[in-house]
Amino acid sequence: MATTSNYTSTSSGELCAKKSSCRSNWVLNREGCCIKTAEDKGRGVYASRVIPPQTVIEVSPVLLFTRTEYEDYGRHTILDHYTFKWRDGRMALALGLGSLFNHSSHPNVSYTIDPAHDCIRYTSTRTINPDEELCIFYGHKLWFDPVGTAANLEPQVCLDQNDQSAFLDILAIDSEIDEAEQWDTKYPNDILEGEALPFIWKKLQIDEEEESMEEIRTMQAWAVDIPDSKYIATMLKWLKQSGLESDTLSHLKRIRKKDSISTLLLSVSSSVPVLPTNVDIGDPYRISVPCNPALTQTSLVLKNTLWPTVYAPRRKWEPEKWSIAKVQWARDAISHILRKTARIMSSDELPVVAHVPKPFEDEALLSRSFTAGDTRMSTGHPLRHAAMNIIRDVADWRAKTSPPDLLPDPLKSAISELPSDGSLGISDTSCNGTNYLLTGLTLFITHEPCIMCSMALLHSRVKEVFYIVPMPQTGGCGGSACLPALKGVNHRYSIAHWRSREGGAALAHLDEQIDA
Ligand SMILES: C[S@@+](CC[C@H](N)C(=O)[O-])C[C@H]1O[C@@H](n2cnc3c(N)ncnc32)[C@H](O)[C@@H]1O
Repeated sequence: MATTSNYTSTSSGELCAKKSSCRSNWVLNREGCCIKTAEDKGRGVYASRVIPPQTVIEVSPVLLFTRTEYEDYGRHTILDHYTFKWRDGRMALALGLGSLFNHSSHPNVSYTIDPAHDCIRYTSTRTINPDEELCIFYGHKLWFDPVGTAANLEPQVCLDQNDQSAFLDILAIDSEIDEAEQWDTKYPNDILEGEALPFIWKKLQIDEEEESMEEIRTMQAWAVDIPDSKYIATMLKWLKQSGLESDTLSHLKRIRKKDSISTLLLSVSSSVPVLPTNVDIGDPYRISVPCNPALTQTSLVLKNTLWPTVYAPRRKWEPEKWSIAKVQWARDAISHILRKTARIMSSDELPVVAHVPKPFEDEALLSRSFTAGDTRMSTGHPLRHAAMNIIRDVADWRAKTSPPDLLPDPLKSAISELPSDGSLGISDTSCNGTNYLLTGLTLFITHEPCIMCSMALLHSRVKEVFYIVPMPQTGGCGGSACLPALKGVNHRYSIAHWRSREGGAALAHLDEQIDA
């Protein structure tokens, strides 16, 4: 077998032997593609002549396997390297050149599924030069070590909104998301972590490490000494029945033993707890106890000097594990805001789009999704940022439509005051407390929200915020400030930066000085 630089000919490309490029009479399709082999990634599809952007390079029919057929006969064979999930859950094997496109994180080919004709259409996303390899994007969870993402495959990004090539990049992003979906959904419950995730969690620099005595936040609680340990069990039983127990003290141990005296932590009530009369114990007194569990060993030691505290290194606001299916849910949302942004590019509005999808885990929290754009220009109102608009839209709808038992606790009582006709004729007073809450929901937004929006999101109790374009000068999620990491705030949300290819940033280009 002859070798030309890294490439040798293959069985199908046998005719290419001793040649470094494909000659027109050996090409395998009408766009002049041929197959070559690279030592480190096997066969691949290569151009033999210039291919202009947006050219349909190949239409491959697919062979479809039912799920059971695939599980029984396909999954543990070589087929697993070539198949992907079809829209209806069957597994698909592309025929023709379709199965031979290698992977690149900077693909020059996108593909779309055509379920009506059981085929896949492959399209160039930019100009492809002779001898260049044609690559698609397999997704973020690869089963091999990728090689050969050539520098010359970098997408050509244009920040000029009028230039169509910027739009082409966006199409590439869109299909990146669709393609990744196809490959990544084979095993939807697999957990993705670190580099495999298409986004990066922002680490909140939180003051609550509380690693010096001065930093430890304390509150006043009632306690009582129990000199004789035989009364401990009786008192614990009494406490359970007394109604004094509350979540506020759940991070603290109930009993402290110091020298020979046991002390029972009673409550944080403002009035003195009334103790049973049949036990021989002292009077309740107030002491300072830590407000929060210990997040580190250092803070545990310090907090234990005040009161025995629970060690809970995982913070409440730290992100959960993300399965492939959940990542796909997020990709859909990102894809959605990019599409919307492309649509508003021709209008006068700023290209900022926010989206709150139905929650991945618990659709009962919100049974439909919402999308809002920035309307500062059209309304002439300086506060109509996309994030502010969406908070208003979601919360209004939620307050109006959700049965109280599906609402998060803070909403339940307020909602009961709403008019029963379901109209939006909610009075200002009844709105207060109901129509700003996004409790448990995720916001996807093209740009890092500004300081005002980041604070509004904090008030809204949003669960997490994903943005594509960082705003270093005006952003409130780590750009110029990080609102959820501020000292003393009563809610924190997780923040993630979506690792989009450059096209997303180009599409949503905004002057750095502008508040998004
Ligand atoms: C759909 S096939 C592509 C055609 C394949 N190269 C062949 O020779 O049949 C997928 C397989 O190609 C290889 N592959 C694809 N892209 C690659 C890359 N960027 N680096 C290394 N191997 C790659 C991997 O072995 C993967 O399992």
